[in-house]
Amino acid sequence: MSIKARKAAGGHDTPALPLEEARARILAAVDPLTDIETVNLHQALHRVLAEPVAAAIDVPAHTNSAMDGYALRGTDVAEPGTALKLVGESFAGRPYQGLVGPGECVRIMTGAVVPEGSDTVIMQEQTARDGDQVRFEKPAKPGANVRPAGEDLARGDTALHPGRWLTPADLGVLASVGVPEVRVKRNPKVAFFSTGDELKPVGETLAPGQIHDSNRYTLFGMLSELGVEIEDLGIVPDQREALDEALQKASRCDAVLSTGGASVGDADYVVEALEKLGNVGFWQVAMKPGRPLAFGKINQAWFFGLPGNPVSAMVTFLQLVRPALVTLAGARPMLPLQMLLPVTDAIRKRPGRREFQRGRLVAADQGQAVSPFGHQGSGVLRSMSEADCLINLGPDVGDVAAGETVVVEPFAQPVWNGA
Ligand SMILES: Nc1nc2c(c(=O)[nH]1)N[C@H]1C(S)=C(S)[C@@H](COP(=O)(O)OP(=O)(O)OC[C@H]3O[C@@H](n4cnc5c(N)ncnc54)[C@H](O)[C@@H]3O)O[C@H]1N2
Ligand code: MOO
Repeated sequence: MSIKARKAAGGHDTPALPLEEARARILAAVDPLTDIETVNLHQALHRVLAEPVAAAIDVPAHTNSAMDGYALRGTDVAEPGTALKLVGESFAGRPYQGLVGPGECVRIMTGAVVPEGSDTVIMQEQTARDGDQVRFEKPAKPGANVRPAGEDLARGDTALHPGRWLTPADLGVLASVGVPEVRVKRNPKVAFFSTGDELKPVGETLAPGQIHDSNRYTLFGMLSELGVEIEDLGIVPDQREALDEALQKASRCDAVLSTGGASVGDADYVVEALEKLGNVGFWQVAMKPGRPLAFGKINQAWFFGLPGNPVSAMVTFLQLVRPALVTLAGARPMLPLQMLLPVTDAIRKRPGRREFQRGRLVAADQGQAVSPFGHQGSGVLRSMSEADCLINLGPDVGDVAAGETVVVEPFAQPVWNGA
């Protein structure tokens, strides 16, 4: 049945897809980009590594001290109160050049090379110094406080495997093995625009009936956090020609996101335009917020027609668009990480479809609980801004009493799955 006919039937002629099926269909359709490029470490953040990186050196490069103290032969301090002769010092970056002989010790700082002859470091707090004599309060534990060369990465180890979505720690690992540039997958280019005659850009005065376009800012933020290249195409009026033109232009990118115009209203043209210019994968998902979501392809671009309601646009992005973009970028997406927590207040819900309520993690008697935000309307963006998690209430769930356990998905969670 055509989209027009489905809309005429109220958009309820075919059942909306369960969320898991919608996600599975999207992930099965989207192929990772194949082009590879070389970038420096600053540019590599949140890009997907294309080739393995081997450690060409040991990290750390030398056996070094974990403490400020004294380096010595562990067997020399078998008894408490033993004193040794101080023969020199080893600073980080300025090693002691000589050999530590029997009965001798060297003053050493954290990170400094453990001098030849010594095998143990005793921390400063357990010593007393008198001129060139250092007395040790306790017997040494041979090998204590010494970090062996290569304990982090040994020369020849694979430091990072391909398919990683590079994190700040990964940039540090690359720097630690002395790699200034890496081969990464081409970054997906994602275009987005808002539709709606009521929308005014921020900075302009509102006439009666108008509202500011907030969706382009939430999308900008969520896309930026993902590290993809973004193209903001602004506001497109509710006219078929303007929408067709915007979609054609946007479809040069790897993915296109629109918000608004995805429902069954008389000015909702997005799904019809998708059907005309490309292919509709599916339209309508059995979730609230987010039911009107449309997915498909226009030319080379994956298209996501997100609902206009500000909360709906964000929730559909997190549940369906983000995993798709991570896949497109070449990494394995992390499916929403879930935890089970009691709710502080009762939740009203009709069984039958999945509902995402906004919540806040709070301290409770035994650990944590989740507190649902008071007003759960799809237009109440403050519910997202004040929340730090979604409460995922499955289709079988009905009313929930205070104290009962619910599934919680924190906003802060890994976007890619390294397992
Ligand atoms: N008869 C029906 N009406 C509606 C249904 C339905 O099934 N039958 N679904 C409702 C649901 S659920 C949603 S969600 C909305 C989504 O509709 P659209 O995607 O067509 O979105 P619009 O109608 O264009 O806008 C909805 C709402 O959001 C505001 N909006 C739109 N864009 C922005 C923006 N960029 N920044 C801020 N706010 C925006 C817009 O003014 C509307 O208030 O449809 C329901 N209706
Ligand atoms: O799905 Mo609408 O997104 O419930 O508000």
